[in-house]
Amino acid sequence: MGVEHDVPKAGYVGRILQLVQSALTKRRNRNWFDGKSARIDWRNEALVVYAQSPILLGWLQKNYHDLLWESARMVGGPDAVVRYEVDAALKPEVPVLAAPAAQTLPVRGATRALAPASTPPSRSRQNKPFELQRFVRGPSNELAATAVQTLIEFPDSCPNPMYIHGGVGCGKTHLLEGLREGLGRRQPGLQLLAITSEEFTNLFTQALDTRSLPSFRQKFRNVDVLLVDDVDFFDGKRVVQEEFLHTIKHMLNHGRRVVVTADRHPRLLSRTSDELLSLYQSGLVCRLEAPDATTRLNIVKQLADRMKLNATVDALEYVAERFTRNVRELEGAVHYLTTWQNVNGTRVTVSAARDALSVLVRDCMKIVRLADVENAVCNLFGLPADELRSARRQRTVSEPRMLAMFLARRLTQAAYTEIGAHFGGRNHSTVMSAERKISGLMKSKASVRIAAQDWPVSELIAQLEQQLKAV
Ligand SMILES: Nc1ncnc2c1ncn2[C@@H]1O[C@H](COP(=O)(O)OP(=O)(O)OP(=O)(O)O)[C@@H](O)[C@H]1O
Repeated sequence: MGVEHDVPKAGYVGRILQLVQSALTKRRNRNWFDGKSARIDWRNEALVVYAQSPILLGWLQKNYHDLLWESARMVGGPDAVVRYEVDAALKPEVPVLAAPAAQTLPVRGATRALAPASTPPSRSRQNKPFELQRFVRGPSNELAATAVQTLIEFPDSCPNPMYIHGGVGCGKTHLLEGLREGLGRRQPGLQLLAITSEEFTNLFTQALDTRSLPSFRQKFRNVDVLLVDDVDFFDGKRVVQEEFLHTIKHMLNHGRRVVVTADRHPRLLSRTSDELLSLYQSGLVCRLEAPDATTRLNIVKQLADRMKLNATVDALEYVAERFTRNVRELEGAVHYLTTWQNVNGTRVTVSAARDALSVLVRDCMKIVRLADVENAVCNLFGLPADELRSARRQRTVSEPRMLAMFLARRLTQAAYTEIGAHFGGRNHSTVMSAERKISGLMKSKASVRIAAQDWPVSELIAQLEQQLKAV
């Protein structure tokens, strides 16, 4: 991308917006950056992106950073950077949906009535990407989706805290943002704070640096509902964990709500304090699985409808069959086909879909290496790699080593001898015996111990596989 030398500074925002939106027209939802959910500005040689919550900002950063950065550099020159800031004023106007009857949400030790039924949903709501209406339900996400909906409608019947976990792109942020939007709509006066764990950590560090812990604590502990995305980020960060633990305890003691998301079950956060783990587990823990075949097809149909993709049913079925790991992949495929349709001006048939998507299908085949398996296992068990490769035979080392060998057989192309050599110069029969042993443990529904807790071997394998196969 070349630099545009002729744009006066005052016109930077408009030009960047044009570039971003023209790309989004083809690839993603063009309603982003429309000044309602998110907006952009140009300040001090930087493109500043604003959104209504840190979670949304994190999502924008994850999904659009490259596009924003490229556009900023093209208009503002090669040194342009992108910054992300929260602007609470961006909170969209959300009308109140019909409530069955006045419900109550515990607030500050008392209860506060929910808003009664009034106006129907307006058109302004129809393009909110994370609203719960757009969340396609199926066996893979039913429990979590129902829990979130119930928390909006019948908060008294919901366990507190709520912990939603699942792999990459399975809908955690969607549910959390949908919850925030739904609660805000039902109770406009409710103090809601939605934040990522990284943002919490940054603010905490800043507060330590500037000796302003009391105001930091007041900010978090005075809200009615705290929504925190990606709490796995706290794993291994002892000091901020301690602070978060006290934040949650304080909130629960005062009858306030806490909902968090993470990429794994609390028991797999091996470097998180027992006290915080047991707090997470004291409420409702629910898992989002990768979507099953029927849910994938329903998501593809919904996406096609929304993006005005004119495709045959078997073309849509092809997409749902080929992209199986998470919803983000499905979105990518439908965006791709929509672009193909716009370029070619014809309906997408199954053979066109097969041809057009062949590159994407290839790119989605993630290659797992022995080092990836080693990292994932060491991370989970809190072991250094040289210990895993060592001659030690204690269970705390031998079980993770066997798991690593088993996963290496399942997910990599490596032969028994290569795997044995990688994990401490062992011979091929050791790897074969590890494979047999782990299969046996899975069949007998046995558990292994991680951070003083028992974990069923088959769930552990499923979790690690999901993590290793994620792009
Ligand atoms: N069940 C679903 N129905 C419709 N859209 C979905 C569903 N699940 C996920 N999505 C969409 O898939 C995309 C990825 O979802 P999301 O960002 O919520 O994933 P995530 O679990 O938070 O991933 P990560 O761990 O990478 O942050 C989003 O655009 C979201 O709207």
